[in-house]
Amino acid sequence: MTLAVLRALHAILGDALNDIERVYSGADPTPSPTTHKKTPSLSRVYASPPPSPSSSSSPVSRTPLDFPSLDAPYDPASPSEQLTTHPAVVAAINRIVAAAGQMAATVQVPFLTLCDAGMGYHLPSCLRLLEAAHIPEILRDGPVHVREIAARTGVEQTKLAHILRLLATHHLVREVAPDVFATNRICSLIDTGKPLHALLANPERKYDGDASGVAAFVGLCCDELHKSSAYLTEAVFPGAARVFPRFTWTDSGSMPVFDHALSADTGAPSATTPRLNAGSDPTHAPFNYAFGCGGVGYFGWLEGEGWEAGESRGNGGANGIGNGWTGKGANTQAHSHGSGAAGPRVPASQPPTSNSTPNPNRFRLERFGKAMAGTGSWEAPGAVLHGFDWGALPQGSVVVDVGGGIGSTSMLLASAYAELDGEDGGGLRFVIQDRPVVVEMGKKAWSAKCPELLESGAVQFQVHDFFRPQPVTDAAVFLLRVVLHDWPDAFAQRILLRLREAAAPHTRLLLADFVLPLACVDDFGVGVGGECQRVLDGPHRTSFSLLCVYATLICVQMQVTFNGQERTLRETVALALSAGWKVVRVTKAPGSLFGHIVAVPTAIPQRRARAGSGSAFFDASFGPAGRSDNGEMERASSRCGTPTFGSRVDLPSVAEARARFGGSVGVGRRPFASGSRAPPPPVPLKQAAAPQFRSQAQSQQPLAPSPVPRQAAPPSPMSPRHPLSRRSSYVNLSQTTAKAPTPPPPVPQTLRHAPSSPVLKQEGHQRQHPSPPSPFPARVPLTLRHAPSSPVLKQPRDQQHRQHPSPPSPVPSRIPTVSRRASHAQLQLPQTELRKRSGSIIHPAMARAAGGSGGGMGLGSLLLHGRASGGALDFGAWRRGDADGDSESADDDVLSRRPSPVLPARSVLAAAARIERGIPRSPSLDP
Ligand SMILES: C[S@@+](CC[C@H](N)C(=O)[O-])C[C@H]1O[C@@H](n2cnc3c(N)ncnc32)[C@H](O)[C@@H]1O
Repeated sequence: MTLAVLRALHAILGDALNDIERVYSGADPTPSPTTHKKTPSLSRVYASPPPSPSSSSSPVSRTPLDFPSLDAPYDPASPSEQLTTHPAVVAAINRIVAAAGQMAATVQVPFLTLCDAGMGYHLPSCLRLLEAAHIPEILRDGPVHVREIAARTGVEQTKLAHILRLLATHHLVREVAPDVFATNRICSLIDTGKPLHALLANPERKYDGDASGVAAFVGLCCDELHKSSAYLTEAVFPGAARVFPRFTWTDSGSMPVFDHALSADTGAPSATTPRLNAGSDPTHAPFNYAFGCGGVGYFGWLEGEGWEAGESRGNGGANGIGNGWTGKGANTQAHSHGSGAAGPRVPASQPPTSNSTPNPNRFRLERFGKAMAGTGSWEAPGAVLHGFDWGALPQGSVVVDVGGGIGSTSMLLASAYAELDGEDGGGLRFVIQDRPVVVEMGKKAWSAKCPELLESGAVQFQVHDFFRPQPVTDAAVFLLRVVLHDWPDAFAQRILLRLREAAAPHTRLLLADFVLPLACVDDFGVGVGGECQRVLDGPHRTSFSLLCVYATLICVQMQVTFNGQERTLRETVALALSAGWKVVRVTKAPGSLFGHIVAVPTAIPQRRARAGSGSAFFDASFGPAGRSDNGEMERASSRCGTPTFGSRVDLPSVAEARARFGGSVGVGRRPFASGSRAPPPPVPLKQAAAPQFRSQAQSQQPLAPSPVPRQAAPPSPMSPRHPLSRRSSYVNLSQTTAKAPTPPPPVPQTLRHAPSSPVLKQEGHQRQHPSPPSPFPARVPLTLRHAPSSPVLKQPRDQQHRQHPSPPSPVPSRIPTVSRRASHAQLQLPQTELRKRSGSIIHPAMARAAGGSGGGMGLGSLLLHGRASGGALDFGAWRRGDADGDSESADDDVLSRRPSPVLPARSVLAAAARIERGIPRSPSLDP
């Protein structure tokens, strides 16, 4: 059996290589039998086909290209490198890495696999040195003896040779002769392209410029993120306290203190345990253990919070490089050395006291922003356009980009839908909300790139803390892009509650985030197979595609950095429901785990209503006594304008935004002053100081004409002027129910005040304006839809959509390889494939265990019936299986934070699973 599996894996490798060779030879890239069901057609998934030999009119005459060499530097412009993004090649690479990984794990001596995993920490350590010492730049022009590398870097020669050798054994550099090292395809990706002398003269400016994103990303991952990860167990496993000296926290909540007595005895929490449950507090994450800075969020820390002015002791504790951490170096060092000495208890950390105090973490701060620059590629180009039926929104509808950063996503949307010409007149309007620093940055960026959108009032920025009552009360859409993953459930729920409180009946919530797959196939048939390529199915294992591995890495990264997390769809469904939102639709681009999740208002769970506060659940999660502390909350929620994971840090120009949508959107936008239609009414913003949408009357001067030609291209399918634009670009798997939106149950008035909430106390939330009648059309699509090329959706029905050309691909990311790393491939043959490949007969019992008849399950099958779920919904305690988890009938315990051994209501899981699998939702999911 195992040998049969190995043979099958071997065959997969061969098939995948054949696929790659076909593409590179210029032959028609007909997918192999093992992939043809999983490889979406080129025209549907490939935004901008690379210069494929097969696109030639005479493919046979073309000289075959070779696959990029591991030994040569990375050249993004070479046709050979560009062809690696060909969908057939991507699919083949996925299969090769997954199959090779499982093969290695199968045959390798288990202890050695454990050595690989358990000592793998040396890899980021050595990689960090490589990057920090500018060795990719030193190796740029050819092989260099370690003696010379040592001379240029100051690292002791023998040590350096051994470090580089370790990297060479992992193909990250090459040792081409004894002690002579050279760059390669992987190492060269880290090269910033800057002259070495410039880096040596100004190392703090290393990440300036466009070509340094990968270097910044590597530096970030191998430095503070790597160190934080090492403290995962201390942070999440209470049992660790029984055997290891443990941290506890001072009353001030500012720092961990080594608490020896606790560890030897019961490990029970002492009076000094934090008021927030550690797992729910973004400022008591593994990162805080690693750097000895409890009570300071990662981003606050990056911005210098907690450093004592003028202090520069260079002791840094666990981080080993920090300098001047207020009183914490000793503590952290004590901890990291395991000495058992309790450190001094110091007051809560504060931001740097004066402007003259330089931020000791400034380099890291800037590095973080640069490293995030490439994360826009998490999303397929134009994905947000497909994530919601924007074209169905009436003119003048308001889209609120909550925690919108500098408004990059809004820019994409506004380029398509703001101020559109045509008989409808008017377009969508956008309010981009964020923290003050970010809003300032955003305004500057928009003023430089598209001032007319700001001046016309089509787009406005607003300072708003999303933990406070939402001022826009008639939004058509609340958009949250990569915001919730920054936060533990209690915080995320609070954000959603604020939006729910402000929601009108027609308001829709759009969450743009990773949809984390399970690592198994559960009894609802949902698992990695939903989105990840499963090479082989089996009773116990499924393959993890590289995307899955990447998503799980990011998820744990969110945990270790600030107790955040990515969420499975079911977790998101439950989280949303607990805040009065019901998920009705999910779309994902092919090959992507990044999803757009649409939810509609529903009743807020009763327990919260009885508590009279939108934050009852939130309050309850603050420690055993249910205490909440405003200052603590404030500290925890600090983001200070730092780009956080997944945020876009650059603003595309209108032209770029249009290009991302295939150059077919944004036509016809015109300034109000030049039009005859009525100005848009002001948005009912509660915040008095917030700028209102400008009306024509308010405009003192005619606005500059839009740089976008009014009579540009003919209406495209993407354009709202196009006849098809008002229909969804998604395939509707269910029968579209043309029904008027049912007004959700009203939010109890008590919810708009929060007597028990420290934050709400300061700002009672009452609607200043009655909600206008819902402008939302009766045909609001509330049905489950999937992008036509979604792998979940094998047979799209919307033929019209497929006729339109795909948008061009975005500028290639410099961080493409991140998503390609996978070391945990898990493959198992399906019974049919096993038979085919080995000729063996599978015992019927085994076939039953696989959940099928033993003969009917083909490769790529998404369903494995009858298996126990390994994916319990870990959100509160859904103890009663009401219709679909509807909050009205949900048990009171729904809001409990107690871990529950009871499985969540199957119907809730089933509903989420249905959505995930692209099966029409049940009527019970209707709002
Ligand atoms: C991961 S970024 C996402 C930004 C943007 N949505 C995007 O997709 O690029 C998270 C954003 O949340 C903002 N943020 C953090 N805390 C906030 C708060 N309490 N209120 C409003 N915005 C906040 C940050 O400033 C940051 O811009």
